[in-house]
Amino acid sequence: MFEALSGRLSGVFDGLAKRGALSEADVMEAMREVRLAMLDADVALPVVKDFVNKVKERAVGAEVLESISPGQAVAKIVNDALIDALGGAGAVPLNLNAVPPVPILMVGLQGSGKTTTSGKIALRLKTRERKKVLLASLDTQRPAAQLQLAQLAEQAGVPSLPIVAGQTPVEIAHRALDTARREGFDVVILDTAGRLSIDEALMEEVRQVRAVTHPAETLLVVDAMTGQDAVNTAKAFNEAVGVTGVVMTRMDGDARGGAALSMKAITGAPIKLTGSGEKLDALEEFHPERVAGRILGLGDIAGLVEKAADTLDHEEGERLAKKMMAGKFDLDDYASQIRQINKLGSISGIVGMLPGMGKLKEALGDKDLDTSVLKKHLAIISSMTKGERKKPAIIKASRKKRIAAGSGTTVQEVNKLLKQFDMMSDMMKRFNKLGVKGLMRQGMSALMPKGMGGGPPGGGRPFR
Ligand SMILES: Nc1nc2c(ncn2[C@@H]2O[C@H](COP(=O)(O)OP(=O)(O)OP(=O)(O)O)[C@@H](O)[C@H]2O)c(=O)[nH]1
Repeated sequence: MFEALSGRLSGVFDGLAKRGALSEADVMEAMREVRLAMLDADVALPVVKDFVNKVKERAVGAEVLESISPGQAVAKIVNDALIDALGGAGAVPLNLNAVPPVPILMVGLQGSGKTTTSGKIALRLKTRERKKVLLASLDTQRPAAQLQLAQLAEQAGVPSLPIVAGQTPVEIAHRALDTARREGFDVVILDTAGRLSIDEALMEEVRQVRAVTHPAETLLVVDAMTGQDAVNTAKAFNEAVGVTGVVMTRMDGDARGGAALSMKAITGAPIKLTGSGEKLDALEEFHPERVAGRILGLGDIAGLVEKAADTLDHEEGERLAKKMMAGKFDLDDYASQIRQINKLGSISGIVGMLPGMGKLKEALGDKDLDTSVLKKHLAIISSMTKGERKKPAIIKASRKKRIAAGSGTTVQEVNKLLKQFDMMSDMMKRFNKLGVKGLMRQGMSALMPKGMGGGPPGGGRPFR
């Protein structure tokens, strides 16, 4: 999701970061591009207008334009505005604050994923919150829907209300609550009937069920792939019956993301959960700040820092950082760094969390930098002599063959490692010359040898 928007916004901020100084006209031009990118991503026009105006207002002041790295400062303003548009910082949890059994009413159009989502929520509450959940289908329009929910309940390992033919939705709702009270359930999920489009009969049915069940949550399920239709549906539902939260399904199939970005502003209802697949565990909490980070190619720095704090050896990290700063980093240090990285788990996972890391990988000519490559690097380094590890330049062709044989790799792989290490050393030398301030001004691209392309958006530094 958001791939296209993310690609275009990263491009805009790359451009800003490379400039160093920024004028008001530069910001205006960038905002024109942001506006087009958002419209192409199918974000509702009033939302785009409001978004761009807010960013412009905050970004053209002297405080931003004359700051040490205006590109980053503007990117931060955009990041904050994206978080706002997506609903504000932090996930909005399901409200289960009521006397049990707590009713959750599921509403939405036919085929939006309502029944599947009911099963997903039941499984989540059961496994994560140890709640005793009862699933009940109120869909009397389509008898097969009641069977479908019963099957999903079985998959989730959660009981479902026995099907009794001929009852109205209100009667089923009463029976569900009575059963839940009698049998000590914590939560009852009531899955209502869908319709092909919004009609008064559907809304009336939902109102009646609501009146007799007083749900703690009325969750509207919408299909992200329907774009602005999902937003219009949500607006209509909210006005007619009142919605406490939105579950957006099929996020896995929607590359544009316009519905998610328009939902809060247009309907006032927060997105609480998202579905990203047909399986019952494909349900996630919606964290606006994480989604904004992904849209801007900033990765999930907060998540990475949390993980690193738990796993890394800080003294070793500091020792390596000092050697790097002093330009004395050698292959032994590189090996130690690989061991630290390995502790963090999968490399692709880490790379996904790092801002602009994709570009650095490209610049290093290693698109498939992964754990197996790093393991090979470790094997190659340990086949070298101490002298070679301190000063790789002394390694001759005949030694490369022996090192390759000793590490079970090829001469090409040894050469590639040496070339990458050279490049890293070169980047460190540039960094030492530039200093932190210089780097902030010029961005990551200043570290790369000529012709190696630009750095990540916002100069590659997390700005939160
Ligand atoms: N890819 C993907 N498919 C989903 C997701 N959520 C639901 N589906 C699929 O969408 C189809 C329709 O889902 P249902 O749960 O039956 O939809 P519904 O809203 O209950 O439909 P009615 O009962 O007819 O009102 C099913 O094939 C689901 O497996 C999702 O997040 N991603």
